[in-house]
Parts: sequence; structure tokens; C-alpha cells
Amino acid sequence: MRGSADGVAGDRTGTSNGGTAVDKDVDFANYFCTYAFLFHQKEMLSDRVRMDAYFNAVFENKHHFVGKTVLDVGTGSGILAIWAGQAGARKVYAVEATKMSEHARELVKANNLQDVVEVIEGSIEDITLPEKVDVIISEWMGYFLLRESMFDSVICARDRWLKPTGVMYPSHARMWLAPIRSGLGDQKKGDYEGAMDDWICFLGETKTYYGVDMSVLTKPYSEEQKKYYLQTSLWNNLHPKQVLGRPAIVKEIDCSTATVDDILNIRTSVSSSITAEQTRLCGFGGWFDVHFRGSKENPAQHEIELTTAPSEDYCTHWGQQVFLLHPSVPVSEGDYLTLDFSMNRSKENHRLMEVELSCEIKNSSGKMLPPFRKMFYIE
Ligand SMILES: C[S@@+](CC[C@H](N)C(=O)[O-])C[C@H]1O[C@@H](n2cnc3c(N)ncnc32)[C@H](O)[C@@H]1O
Repeated sequence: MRGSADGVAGDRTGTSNGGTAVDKDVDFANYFCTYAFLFHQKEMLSDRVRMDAYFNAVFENKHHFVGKTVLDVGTGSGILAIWAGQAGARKVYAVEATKMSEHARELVKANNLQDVVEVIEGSIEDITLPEKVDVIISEWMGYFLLRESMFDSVICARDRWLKPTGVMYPSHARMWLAPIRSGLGDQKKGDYEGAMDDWICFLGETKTYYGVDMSVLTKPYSEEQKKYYLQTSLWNNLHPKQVLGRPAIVKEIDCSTATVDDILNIRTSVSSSITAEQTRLCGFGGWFDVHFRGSKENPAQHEIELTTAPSEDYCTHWGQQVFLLHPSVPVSEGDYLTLDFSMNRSKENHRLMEVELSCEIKNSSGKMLPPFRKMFYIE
């Protein structure tokens, strides 16, 4: 699991959320704190797809590192900074907001790189470097790419510290969405109904034993439970056979030029057609990929891709985010889906996301099914 991010904004402001002030202390308590545990770092370090991609990106493109200056944004355990040093960097600045920096410093020393890698404890937004760098490397991706909003920090680092000729690692990112089938919808519906049955028993007992009628709270309780069970996207490791139609790209990011404004509100219309025989459309699966291509002037010798798409052979700790429909919709091969997708940050916590999906389906005989619109929360 990535770090949790479930705080609310308060009054001590610091980092910015595309213009909106963010409470630094609350952000630290709710977001950064999890990254201070080796347990969480180990989870990321054990993700072979992630590790292989970054390892190959660095060691198959040593020309970007030999004799160069590198900034690792959010170094965590220090792994990416250490690889940059091993690949021949002259100097690596490894910046980490949490006390994990102390473990990173130890690790750097234990791997004999203390003369090359300098670990700096602090937020990238607050620290000062003595020089501009040739490469910025960072593993900033959250669920469905943008949860956690850590890319804001990478943009800040790039605009302050990357040389005009510098290279971003990774250089590009994409978000994908595809229609899926899944048994999770029925399971979650059952969980919601169970929670409401339990509430009815609770109402009876509270009235009988304690003399208070709480039924006025039934509606807000039901809304709360609905949001939790039916509207919150789920982490899932989808099998490719669960994907019912052509995946669509909902966002492409050039990490060398993107601004925070470009990623604050993602809005797009995409289409997909059902490729499976008679089945049920149970929802949509979202995932991302990133690429290491270097820059136009200084391209990678070997381009590397890190994908979190559904796969038979491997899975990542990011998995996919699943947005479930209640009820599911019968569909068949050739049905044509038009989707309006939008994703915004939660007003209460800029590291969480809200997704709105509107869908129209034209079936293969040309008949339009009733359109639907759903809100989801990526918590
Ligand atoms: C996803 S982890 C990646 C850790 C390590 N680079 C790796 O690849 O294993 C992101 C790290 O960035 C740190 N981080 C996030 N935002 C930061 C910021 N604004 N300044 C400094 N560190 C930050 C977190 O504390 C966390 O350790």
C-alpha cells in the first residue's frame, strides 16, 4: 500500500495545492508519516516490476548519469540515489521529507557512496541546493497515477533545480481506463446491505434498552455507508480477461513540461467498444504507465516502460483502481461506449481524488441504452 492520505486541511499553511493552501502539519501527520516506516519502504522495494523498471532505466542509460549531477525527489530508503551513484553520477542530492532520511544515510554509507550521495532531510519545496542538476529522478506515482499529488513536488523541484538541458526520470506518464467485469460489485452491494441490516437491529436495541430513537440518523448513515461500500474505488489486481473492451488513455503527461494546473482537473471524453461476448459491464478499471525516454535533445539509449496494466504474469503494489457500477449493465460484443471522465482533488484533502464518470452505450443494433453518471472517491 502507498502512504495513507486521509487528513483535513487546517490553518498552518505551507505547500500549495495549485493555489489552495495546505496545512503542512496535518499533511505530515496523515501522508508523510507512513513513509517513515521501513515496512512501507520495503513494500515498494519488493515490487519487482517497479524495481526492474527503475534499475534498467538507470543502468541501461548510464550516459545520462556518468559524471552528472542528480536530484532524487523523495529518496525514501535512498535506493534510486544509490543506483544513480553506482551508475557513475558525480553528485546525487537525495531529498527526503521524513526521518527515513536517517536510514537512507546509513544505507548510502554502507554502500560506500557517502562521497557522492548527499542525503538531505526536508521537503523538496523548502530545501536549497548549491547547484542545478542534470537529472531529476523520482518515484512519485500513486494509485491511478495521481493519488497522493506527489507529482506537484517533482514539478516544483524541476522548475527550481533542473538545468534547461536536464532530463526527467521518468519522462512521460499516461492514465488508462477500460470497461471491466468483476464479482466485487455484488460483494460490495452485499456488504452495504449487511451494514444497513445491522443498523436496523442497532436502532431497535438503542430504543429498547436506552430509550432513544435514532432513526432520524438512518439517511445520513446510509449515505455514509453507500459512499464507503459503493462509491469508493477499490484496489484490485485484475486479470486481463476481466477487461471487456479497448482501454482508453485519459491523460498523457510530459514530465518535462507539465504544470500543476495541467493535473489539477483531468477532463476528457473517450470511447471504447466491447470486445467480449454477452457479458455484464460491472465497472471500469484505471491504471497507469510511465516511460523513461530521456529528452528530445538527450534521448534514452534504451527506453524503459513501467506499466501497472492488468497482467497474467506479474502484478504491482499499485494494482488497478476499480470503479464499480450498481447495478451492472448487460453488454455484448460491438457495443460502443462513450465516456466523459473527470478527476479532481478532494476539497478536504488534496492528496485524495474524486472521479466522475458519465457513460452512454450504443448497442451493436444502434439502440441507445439509458445513460448513467457516477461519482467515485479514490481514498
Ligand atoms: C513512493 S516513495 C519512493 C521512495 C524511493 N524513492 C523509492 O523509489 O523506493 C516517495 C517518497 O517521497 C517522499 N516525499 C514525498 N513528497 C516529498 C516532498 N515534497 N519532499 C521530500 N520528500 C517527499 C516520501 O516521504 C516517500 O519516502
